[in-house]
Parts: sequence; structure tokens; C-alpha cells
Amino acid sequence: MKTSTLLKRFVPYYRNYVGIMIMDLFCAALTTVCELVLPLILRYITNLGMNDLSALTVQTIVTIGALYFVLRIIDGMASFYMAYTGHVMGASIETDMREDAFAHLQKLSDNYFNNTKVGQIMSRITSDLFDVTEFAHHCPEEFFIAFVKTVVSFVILARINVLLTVIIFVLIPVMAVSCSYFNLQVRKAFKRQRNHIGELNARIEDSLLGNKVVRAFANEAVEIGKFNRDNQEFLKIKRQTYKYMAAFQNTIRMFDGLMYVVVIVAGGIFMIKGLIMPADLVAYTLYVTTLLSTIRRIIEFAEQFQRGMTGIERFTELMDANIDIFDEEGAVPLRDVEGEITFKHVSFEYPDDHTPVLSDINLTIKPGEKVALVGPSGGGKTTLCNLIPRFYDPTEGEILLDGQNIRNVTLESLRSNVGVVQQDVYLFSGSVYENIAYGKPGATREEVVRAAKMAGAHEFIEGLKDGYDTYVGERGVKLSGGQKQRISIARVMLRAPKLVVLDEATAALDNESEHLVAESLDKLAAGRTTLTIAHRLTTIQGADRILVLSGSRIVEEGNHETLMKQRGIYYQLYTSANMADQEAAEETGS
Ligand SMILES: Nc1ncnc2c1ncn2[C@@H]1O[C@H](COP(=O)(O)OP(=O)(O)OP(=O)(O)O)[C@@H](O)[C@H]1O
Repeated sequence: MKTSTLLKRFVPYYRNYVGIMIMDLFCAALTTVCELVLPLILRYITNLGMNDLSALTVQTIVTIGALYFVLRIIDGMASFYMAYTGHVMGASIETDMREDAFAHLQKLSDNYFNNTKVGQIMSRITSDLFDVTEFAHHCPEEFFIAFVKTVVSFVILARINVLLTVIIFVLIPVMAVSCSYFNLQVRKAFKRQRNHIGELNARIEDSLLGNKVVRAFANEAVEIGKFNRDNQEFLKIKRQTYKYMAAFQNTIRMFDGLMYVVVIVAGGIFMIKGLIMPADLVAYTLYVTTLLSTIRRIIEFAEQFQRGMTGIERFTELMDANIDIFDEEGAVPLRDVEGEITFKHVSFEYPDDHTPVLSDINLTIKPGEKVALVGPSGGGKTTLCNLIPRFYDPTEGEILLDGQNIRNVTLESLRSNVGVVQQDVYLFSGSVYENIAYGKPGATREEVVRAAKMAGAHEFIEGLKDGYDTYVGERGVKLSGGQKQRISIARVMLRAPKLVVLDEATAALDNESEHLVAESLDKLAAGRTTLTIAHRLTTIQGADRILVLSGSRIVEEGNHETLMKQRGIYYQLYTSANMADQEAAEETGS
């Protein structure tokens, strides 16, 4: 991305800090003045000392010293403001950007998360923004100081000797052009570095989350090998970065030296020819030193600048990630939901894979009806259910809730009315209580306990070490599958949605847990429109209606008895599942 584009996106973040910024620049101007005054004082004293020593009294020297001391106090106060308030402003901007990035992440859909590594996202909103503090604070300040010092130095130097000054200043644009190439390379190298840190984070995250699988396969050495390869690659990228940084700094140093050579040679010749006085040449050299120190500071800052720009670039890329599921204009909140859901000619294909997953689905589920979805693996059952809370939007057709297109209602109200219980339960790191209360922020303790009782979770929760305050571990690792599932049911129960989607909610459980969870699910489903995906067909025999989804279409529909009589796909799935169960029972029996 172009620097100008990135700056355009970044500058609005100063809007809350205009006062601090102005004060910061004012302090920068003060410190610059204090620095520039010193050569003038020395020039004045040297001139008097060489030409009119009698005019130089102790009182004059002390007065000059006292004035300079006052200047240094002002300089100290200004520097403190810049170092403290300036940095706090930078950190505040970093914080604002991080909040925006996190809020933007909340609006992104499954499509983004399915295609982006969590490690990369983590880097973008944490470490990538670290350098923004320095950038936000120093960027305007450093450029302002450099500008003021260069202009003032030019004016003062030109007043001492125009020709010498022109010779020196001609070198500056030549130097700028030579350096810009390396500067660009440094920026690209920083971007590669950041990307690779993201990859490294993703690798660590993957390995840590899958640590059980790693240990079960005794693949620790494989993991170490993969990690070390990535880590070495990171070193290679860093080496490249340092090469360009060294080249950049050296080019500037070369010009830096060249300027001194010009001052010594040209200045010496001018002095011999009487074109410049010795005291002026001393002051001149001091100003050139000030100018060069400014240039040196810019070199140092160039690295910080590029780091900051890389962070801003990666932040901007995140902020540009498309929000593809959003409230349509004029979307209204759902009220008095009955729970009738209608699919009208709905077709769907995943954005990055244009194979039809659902084709021309037409379906109406009445309020309170219990519908089960079955069919071969990969037939599109989960996809169909994901369209109801708008995790994805249909490619064609529309879905209506109580006759209202779900695209015309607010996402928040839609999702509040659709409860989803999945096979993979995600519990947040925190207490049992917090995890249930997540279903309804602000819920009272009574409501949480009532939901847990209805979900059949109250007894086992009371039996835990700290009852409702028991820490569940990361992703609920300290609980059994059945316990986690009942907590997740209580969480949905608390929300009291009108429509419930049960996506293989009992598939991963053993018989005993399955039985307990099934009871909880029955309570959850009571009085609600329910769409159940099940692999174990015995669990859905009592459904009002069973839909068989195969080859992207609903190919059979009816209750258990009707479908068994049809002797179609459902009959085959049911009989083969029964045979498998019998074989398993015989094996266990023998
Ligand atoms: N995020 C995705 N991106 C691309 N294709 C996907 C995605 N998720 C699922 N699919 C594909 O869509 C098809 C339907 O998947 P879906 O999970 O809806 O099937 P399912 O009937 O629920 O399967 P199962 O019974 O095995 O859970 C499959 O071919 C799958 O590979």
C-alpha cells in the first residue's frame, strides 16, 4: 500500500488529541530553539574574544550563562512534556486502533475466519500495533523538528556564507534520492518480517491447541522440526532486513562525511581568501554539526517510521477485510417471534469454492414443529442450518422468519431468537456461572440457576469443587463432554430463543452422557421450533418430520414410518446404522 494511502487512514486517529499534538509541536519548537541558540552564543563570544576582548566582561559572560541556563530549564520542561504526554498520546492512539480492530473483527463472518489464521489476526491486533505508539508520537514531532532545524540552519548558514551553504544544501536532495531506494527495501523487509511473525504465531497456536494429538502420536520431534524451520526462515528474513538497514545508514553516513569534507576544504579555502572569518567558520562548523545531527536523527527515525508504517499497513489490511454479513439498510428488530421458518428457492455455494452445496431448497417449518435433517456426510445439513442465523447468506433465494426476510431484520435480534447447540462446545475460560450467563448478559443468579436446572446441569454443577464458581479451564478442558454440552444447553436456555438448531449435539458423547444430554435437549426443544441434525437416526425417530438432504437437494421428506416404507436413502441409512450398532453390540458382548 502507498505511504500516502496509509497516512490518510492513520491521520484521523489524531482527532481526539489535537490539543496535545499542538502543544507537543510547540515544545518541539522550543527545544529546537534552545539547541540552535548555542552556536550563536559561541560565535558571539569567539567574535568578541578575537576582535574586541575588552568588551568581554565577566558580567557579560555570567549574564549569557544565566540566560542559557533559563533556556535549558525551558528545554527540560518541554522535553518532559514531549517524552511523557507525547508518548501517552501515542499509546492512546495505539489503544484506539486496537479497539477499532477488535470491533471490526466482531463484524467479520465465518468466511473471513475460515480463511485467516488466528496467529496472523493476533499479531495484527497486538504486536503489529506496538510500534504505532512511537510512530504516532515521534512522526509529526521529528519531521517538524527536522524541518525547523533545516530551515533555521539554512538561514543562519546562508547569513554567514551563501556560497558555502548552497554547496552543502545541494548535497541534501542527492542524499535523499539515494536513500529512498534502501528505505523502501527496509519497509518491504519489515512487512515480510511481520507476516512471518504472524505465521510463527499461527504455528505455535496450532501446535499448542493440538498438543494432545502431538503427544498421542509422539510427534514432538516433528513439531520441533517444523517450528525450527520456520524460526530459521525468520532469521533469514531478519538478516535481509539488517542488510538493507545497514546499506541505508551507510549511505547517509557517507553523505554526512562528505558534508564535513566540503566544510573543511571549501571553508578553509574561503578563509584563506578572506571570504569567511575564523569565528564564523567555527560557528559554521557547529551549525553543520547541528544539521548533521538532525539528519542522523532522521536516519534513526526512518527505522521507527518504517516499523510504524508496517504496523499501520497490517492494521489497514485487517480493517479492509470485507464485512459480508451486515444489517441491511432499514433493517428492523424482530418482535413477537412465533418461530415459523421458510426457505424459498434457496441455493448456496461457498465463496471460495463454487460447487453448489444447496440447490433450490423449498421448505416451511411451522412454529413449534420438530424437524430432523439427515443424509450422507457432506450433504449440506450444517450449511443449511448455518443460513438461518445468517452465518452465511444464500447465494440465491430467501429465508423468511414469520414471513419476514431475515435479511430485513437486525442481525442482533435474529441471532437472539435462534439458539444453536453444536457438537463442538466452546466454553470460555472462566467459571461455570460466567459461561451460562454468557447467554444473556446481565442475567441474575436466579435466572442462571433456573436455566441450569432446566438443562439438567444444576446437580452436577453443585457437585463441582466450587459449584457455579468452578473454573472450567481453557475451552472447558476441566469438564467432561456431557457436562460441557449441558452447560452449553443452559446457556441457550437462558437466552430463550424461539428457534433451536441442534447440530449433532450428542454425536460425540457416550451412551450415558448422550441420554442425559438428550433429556436436556428435549426440555430445550419444548415449545420451540427445532431443527435437529443427527447421525444416530434412532435419536430422531420421534421428529414431526424428517428431511433427507443429499446431492444438495431435499430428496425425501416425511415421518419415520413413511420414510421407512419408501425404502429410499433414509431406509438405507437407518438399516445400515442398525446393522453397525448390532455388530458393535455383538463385539462388546463377546
Ligand atoms: N467453509 C467451507 N468452505 C468451503 N466448503 C465448505 C465449507 N464448509 C463446508 N464445505 C463443504 O460443503 C459441503 C457440505 O458441508 P456440510 O458441513 O454442510 O455437510 P454436512 O451434511 O453437515 O456433513 P456432515 O454430516 O459430515 O457433518 C461439503 O462438501 C463441505 O466440504
